[in-house]
Amino acid sequence: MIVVKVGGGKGINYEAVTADLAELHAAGQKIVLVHGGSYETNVLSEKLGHPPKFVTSVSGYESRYTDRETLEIFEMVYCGKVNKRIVEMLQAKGVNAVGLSGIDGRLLEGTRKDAIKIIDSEGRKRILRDDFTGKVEKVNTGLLTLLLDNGYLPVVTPPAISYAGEAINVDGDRAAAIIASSLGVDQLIILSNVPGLLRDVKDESSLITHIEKAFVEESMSFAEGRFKKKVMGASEALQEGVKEVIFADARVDKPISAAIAHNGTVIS
Ligand SMILES: Nc1ncnc2c1ncn2[C@@H]1O[C@H](COP(=O)(O)OP(=O)(O)OP(=O)(O)O)[C@@H](O)[C@H]1O
Repeated sequence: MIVVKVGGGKGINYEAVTADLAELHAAGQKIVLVHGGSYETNVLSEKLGHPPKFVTSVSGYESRYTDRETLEIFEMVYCGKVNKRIVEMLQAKGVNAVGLSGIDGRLLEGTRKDAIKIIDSEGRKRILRDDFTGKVEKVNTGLLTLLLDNGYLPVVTPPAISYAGEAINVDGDRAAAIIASSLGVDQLIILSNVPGLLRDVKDESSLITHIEKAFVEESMSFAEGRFKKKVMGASEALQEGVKEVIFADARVDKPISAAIAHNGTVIS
């Protein structure tokens, strides 16, 4: 069994991702797909007159500021447009895919942060209280195995659900990490619109091909912006027993098979 996260950045080749998934599924591989939708959410937010805002926490992590209106736009894109497009593409290739958000069946459960401390554009510390964000702490693995054991391919997307029953925006990479460790899989594959972790984000030939598990935290220094969450997710997955995390390119042909064959950044 493998867990694959496909990003929602610009340039992702969903046709190639779903074709590869269909082949692996037909060969008997059990797969959980987790996806993002950040780029399309930015586009729709602009169209609806509620432009996206990103905040940087005091510890240096960037995230989408998610007030109630943003959460609704986020759901339109993640649970609507992107999730259904992926499910449709898989169905067209003969895979019985089931789209689920973290709210459905309390698939991804966690705590909503009651306040987040951010640094504003003038460098001042501020506290945000109307943010619907949090972190996944529990996975309903029973629901996933029910589907997997019956031949379905779960296509999972944020938001998650808080213990109080509110939808919360959570990071997709870290959600994929906890899904992978909760299911006890050996490999977590994180695909995005870059070949893997780059030494220099502007130079695609500066790919780091292997990182020792013990040095994953150090490799954080190369990651900028939201890629930091991928490294954090990788670190969490490895700590919780996943043997290998691979950051790889979702713009190429057979992106998952290429990642399984170690094209990308392998952390082990
Ligand atoms: N050192 C780095 N190596 C590679 N990419 C990096 C690095 N630092 C920052 N990035 C950026 O991270 C981006 C990928 O992360 P991003 O969160 O946008 O993708 P995603 O996972 O596809 O999105 P989503 O949140 O929708 O799942 C790349 O497009 C790149 O610009």
